[in-house]
Amino acid sequence: MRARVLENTRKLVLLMNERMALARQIAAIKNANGMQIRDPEREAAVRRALISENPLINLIFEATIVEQTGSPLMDRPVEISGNRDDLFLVLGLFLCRPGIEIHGSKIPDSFVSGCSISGGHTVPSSGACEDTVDIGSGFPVKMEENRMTIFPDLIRVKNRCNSIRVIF
Ligand SMILES: C=C(O[C@@H]1C=C(C(=O)O)C=C[C@H]1O)C(=O)O
Repeated sequence: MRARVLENTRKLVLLMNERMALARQIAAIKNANGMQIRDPEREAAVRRALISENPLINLIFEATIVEQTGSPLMDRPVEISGNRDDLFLVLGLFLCRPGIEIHGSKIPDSFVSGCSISGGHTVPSSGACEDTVDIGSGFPVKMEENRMTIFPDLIRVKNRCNSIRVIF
């Protein structure tokens, strides 16, 4: 079983490197022709082909696209599909960074995991925070039944604040 999981991991790495190399070649052709690197219609077509219920795959796809423009900043909303636990895991990964404190009550376990993977930590309290993200408000993160949309403003909050209250 371990040999198989290792082999699977090697294939994933090869495929991901191949995908990124292809996308960089396309980006170089676009650059040479004075075209925009990002193409929202094409991205939508790729997302339709992806049809993945695995939010980590969706996240990797979004991350590889952002990587091509050479910008660490998200310039448009990112949509992630998956079940509630997976979405909260990804939200924790996105919203947190080393040293950040997330305050809140009824924090989902999967969010706690995502937050700690990103180097942050959660505080089950209502102490003073620098900003608030209300999950129910629809902005800067919109939670639906099996889908979540993260708007670039969420990343701005994350970069600006060391403590954030999240209303789950
Ligand atoms: C690779 C391309 O460029 C960008 C990257 C994409 C991708 O990684 O799938 C899709 C569309 C573009 O935003 C392309 O236009 O095909």
